[in-house]
Amino acid sequence: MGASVFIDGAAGTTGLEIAERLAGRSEFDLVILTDEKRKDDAARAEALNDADFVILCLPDDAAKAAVGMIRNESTRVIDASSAHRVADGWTYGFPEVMGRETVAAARFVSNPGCYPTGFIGLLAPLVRAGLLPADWPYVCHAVSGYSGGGKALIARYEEDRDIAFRAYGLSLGHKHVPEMQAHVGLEHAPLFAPAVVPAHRGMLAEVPLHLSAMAGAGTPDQLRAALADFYAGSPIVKVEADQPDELLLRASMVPADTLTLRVLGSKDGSQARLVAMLDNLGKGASGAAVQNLNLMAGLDETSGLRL
Ligand SMILES: NC(=O)C1=CN([C@@H]2O[C@H](COP(=O)(O)OP(=O)(O)OC[C@H]3O[C@@H](n4cnc5c(N)ncnc54)[C@H](OP(=O)(O)O)[C@@H]3O)[C@@H](O)[C@H]2O)C=CC1
Ligand SMILES: CC(=O)N[C@@H](CCC(=O)OP(=O)(O)O)C(=O)O
Repeated sequence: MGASVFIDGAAGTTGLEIAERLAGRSEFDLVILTDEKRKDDAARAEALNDADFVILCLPDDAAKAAVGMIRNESTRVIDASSAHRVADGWTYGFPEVMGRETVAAARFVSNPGCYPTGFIGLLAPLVRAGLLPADWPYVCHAVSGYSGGGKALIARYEEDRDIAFRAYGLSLGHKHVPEMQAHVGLEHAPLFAPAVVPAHRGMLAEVPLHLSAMAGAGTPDQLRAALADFYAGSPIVKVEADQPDELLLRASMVPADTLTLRVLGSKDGSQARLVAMLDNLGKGASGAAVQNLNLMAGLDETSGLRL
């Protein structure tokens, strides 16, 4: 018998994709409540306390309540919501950046947000290496497929096919900003400008840089080499050396659990655009949850992933 894994919120967008990735795997016994029981707190509390692993795919408030229902010292938790990403006692579930051993040993793991996966994946190694300053006021532009907003945004986009581009987060208080700042170790909160395009899945997050105005910053080639070195050997995070003049998100994108990073530099090296591409439901959510589960269960981190 494998370790039991209860997905709380298995009928939602992230939960469904996690269940797909775990289906047929003999290392785990998947526990999913029926439609009648999935919001029944007594049934949920029993499942939460019986499981070896729980994956929370719920809105923030429900995720916090679910953690409060765990009355034992043994159930290990992966929370896909943004409720615990900068909370004490929680490990940030970005194994490549926080350390695979750290995630593997943790009891409470908070999955990164989809946009922060791109932003932190690009910036954390470079700030740590001293090639980018921690005290710079960084900006991040990003676009996401509409599945990033869960069932409600999917329904909105499927009903209104006329939305060509949706800029949002315009009041500058997006919930991802605290984790972006904390896990890169930045002095200032980054200015985050997200948008949604009419594609089901896919994400591009970009950090434009005036390198020549940043004291001590590396050249584009140094930044790219440092990222390639940091992620060398990762089966999930790829650093590309090409310099394309355009990058496309395809509406027909198939699910993928990879994260692809690029440093695109101007000819004179004075400017760069750091660009991350991923599947918001892959390395941005469900793929990351399964990667973390694999590590916590002592398995190969890529088992069941779409690479
Ligand atoms: N979509 C994405 O790309 C990403 C999502 N996340 C995070 O993952 C979490 C889930 O998001 P997502 O799957 O997109 O959202 P969805 O809205 O698609 O799914 C959420 C699910 O939780 C269920 N639910 C809500 N409240 C309760 C409750 N009290 N008890 C039991 N079930 C409940 C909902 O039920 P019902 O079906 O009845 O509405 C729904 O099935 C969120 O915190 C989100 O922020 C993180 C990274 C990326
Ligand atoms: C397109 C869209 O709406 N995206 C979501 C973020 C998706 C994600 O990363 O989920 P968390 O809620 O777990 O952080 C948003 O901007 O709120």
